Amino acid sequence: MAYQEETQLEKITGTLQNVIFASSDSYFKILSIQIEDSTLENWQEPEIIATGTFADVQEGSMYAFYGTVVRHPKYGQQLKVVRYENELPPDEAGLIKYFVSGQFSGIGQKTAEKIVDHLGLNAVNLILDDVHVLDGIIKEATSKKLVHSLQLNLGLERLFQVGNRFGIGADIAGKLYDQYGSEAQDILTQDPYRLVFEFEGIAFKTADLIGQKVGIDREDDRRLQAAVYATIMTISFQYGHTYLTRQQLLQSSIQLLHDEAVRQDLDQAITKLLTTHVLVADGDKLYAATLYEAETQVADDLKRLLHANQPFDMSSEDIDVAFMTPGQLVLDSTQIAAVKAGLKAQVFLLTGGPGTGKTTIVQSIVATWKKVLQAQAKYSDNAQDFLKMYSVKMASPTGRAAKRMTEVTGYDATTIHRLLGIADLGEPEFTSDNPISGGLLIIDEASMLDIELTAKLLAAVPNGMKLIIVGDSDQLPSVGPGNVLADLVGSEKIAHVELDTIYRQGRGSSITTLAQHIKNGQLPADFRQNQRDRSTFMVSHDQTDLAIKQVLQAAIKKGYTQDDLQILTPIYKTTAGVNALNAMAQALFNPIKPAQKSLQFGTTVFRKGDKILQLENDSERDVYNGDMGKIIAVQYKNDKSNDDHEDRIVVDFDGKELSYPKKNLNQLALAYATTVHKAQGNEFKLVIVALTTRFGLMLNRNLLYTGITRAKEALILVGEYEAFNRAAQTAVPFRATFLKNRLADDSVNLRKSSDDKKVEQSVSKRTLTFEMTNSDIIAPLIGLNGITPYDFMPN
Ligand SMILES: Nc1ncnc2c1ncn2[C@@H]1O[C@H](COP(=O)(O)OP(=O)(O)OP(=O)(O)O)[C@@H](O)[C@H]1O
Repeated sequence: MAYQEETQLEKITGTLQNVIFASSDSYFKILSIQIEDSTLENWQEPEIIATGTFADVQEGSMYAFYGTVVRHPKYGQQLKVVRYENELPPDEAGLIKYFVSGQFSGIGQKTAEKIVDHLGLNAVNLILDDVHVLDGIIKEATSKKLVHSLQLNLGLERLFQVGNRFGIGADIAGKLYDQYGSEAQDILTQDPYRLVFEFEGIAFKTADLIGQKVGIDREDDRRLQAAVYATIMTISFQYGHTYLTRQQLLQSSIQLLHDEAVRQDLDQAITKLLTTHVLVADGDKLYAATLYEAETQVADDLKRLLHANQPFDMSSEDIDVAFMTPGQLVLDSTQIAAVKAGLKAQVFLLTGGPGTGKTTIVQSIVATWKKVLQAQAKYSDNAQDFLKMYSVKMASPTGRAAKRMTEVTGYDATTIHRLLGIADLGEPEFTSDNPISGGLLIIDEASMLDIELTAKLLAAVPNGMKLIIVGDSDQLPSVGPGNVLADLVGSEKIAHVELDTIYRQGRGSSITTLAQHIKNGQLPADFRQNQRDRSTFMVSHDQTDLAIKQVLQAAIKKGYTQDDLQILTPIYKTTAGVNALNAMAQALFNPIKPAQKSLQFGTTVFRKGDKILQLENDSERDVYNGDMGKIIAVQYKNDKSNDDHEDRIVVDFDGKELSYPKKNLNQLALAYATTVHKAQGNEFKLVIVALTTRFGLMLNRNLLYTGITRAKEALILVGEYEAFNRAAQTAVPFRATFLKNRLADDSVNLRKSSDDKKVEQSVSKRTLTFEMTNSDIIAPLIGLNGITPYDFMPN
């Protein structure tokens, strides 16, 4: 299947004299070329300027450039390059010279001669096709380096050329090359639909355009299967469903192709995907295999943990004796029941709104657990080992939530990614075969758990390890597919206590009352009346940004910092969206100073002092989607202090300094304003929530509830009353998931764990004596005093 050759392109062969400009966030370059030979007719000059997308081209090397001559208004005529090739030397002497030119480290005259002797004039292509042609000719380490450099110089070049023809940008071509190496070009031109299944970054529409260009049939099975797969993945991730019915999948796939005529063929494509286990059918439910595995695995693992032998059979009496209460608090009967149930059950769910005492109960459970352990340890041969074996682990889906957990409880908490040792895109280090260790695992912010992360988490929990899942089921469900927390609660198979009495007093208490109303689907009658810790500014959509500006100006005057304050809004676009509000808040919190360094990415300009949001998980550097930091330096590539030699910014994430070269700035955004989704797991002293009816389908109860409960001390609501009211009355969209039913099904698929021996080793039950004091429990940190929204309202 050949793709169309471009016709009528000029060809210029010449030596690259000099790279005049190289973009740091793309492969765009401007080159000056000394012409050796060309198809140009009226060109008298010895040189020409060439612009386009180039890999790591070498000054002094020969290339053939194909393109069209265009007139630049300022610089005159230049070649706009469509593709280019590294012009390899035509004889052996030239080829040897090429190898020793300094582009390939470790290759001297002798090695170069050996290579050319053995492989001849076609050496470069042979090496690129199969690294092993160099086996026995040169040292393995040298050959590795050589292949790497050749691939960088030539392989990527070839892919750029091909990608160019299909509208594939250099970044995606680079990623394709990283994933498929020298095969990338063949895959792109012969089987582009394969990329829909395997490669992140090429959507079905792009693959389909390539498919059409290379002449793949409309009814081709590969095309139809890719369409079905793209449909189920897109819908699952957009709406949070874990499955679709066959009819829904078929209908949506037809819509994607805009082609009713292929209905029959699409139906067959579904059947084939089922046969090859890309899709899985469970009754009339069709799943992407990964989601099916995740959902069934979560159910199986929960049943396994529920049925596993308990290391301690703590009696009610033991618990009563050991019971620890944080500080001087008197727990209510539901709270006491929660502590007891949490200690008795193998898996326990603790839910409740803000200020109902979830953290208090976790503290009480952990302290009591530790007290029991300490007493038991005395009877063990090795008390240290014993305590370690039953240690407490705490984790949360986001870095900020983990940090807050540590601050509030005094115990070390981490992200779930870190707990499981998940490196980017990689498999977890801790799995069913290599489970995590410890006696008690507490997971906070469980509303954010999607089905895939939950599956990975539960797989790594060994039999006998106690699991406590804490969350607020009225918050937004996870970004990824699944409705885990709600399904666990709904299954009624797991011990569960819902805390419903609000204890938070003073600042933030009217916010928790408001949250309670919203949870019940109503705004309170006093919604528009300003409270000590809450105010409303009801304005039209078009006035929303100005109203927020006034609030910000007053807040800054009152001494609020950008860390204290967070603007939340549902979407990115419109004048009341994240992008516009960020630009406005940046100008207020961090106004531009004369001659200040800055780096621009897209429409965002980053400056020292800016509040920053991390948009991707980067486990290697321990920074996660949703983490917030501050830019502490903007450095240009020639700055002395910049050892990256690329323009970069340095961000401080709570004491951890990370560098971002310009090409990685897509991982960051300004964070003065964020979506409510991105703020999940975070809390701020003062939160401004903007809602207007323009946000249409985004308006729902869980979104509003999640937004306002991010506020610890004060809340300002800006926008249209109708939007707030509609949000309060609108239930969160339905998610099609089957976890609840799987849990309700009593058939058990138990996995034996090597950790069962832990149970055998557990000490026998005896009456305990305790030596821990209440000072082992760290009181929750209470927020700062002396601030109300009135303080910064315009007079
Ligand atoms: N039984 C109680 N009597 C008095 N105060 C209580 C009681 N239970 C909890 N509190 C207090 O109420 C406040 C909120 O409790 P806690 O932080 O445990 O709630 P939470 O559910 O974790 O809240 P959030 O989800 O907002 O963090 C704390 O100051 C806590 O000390």
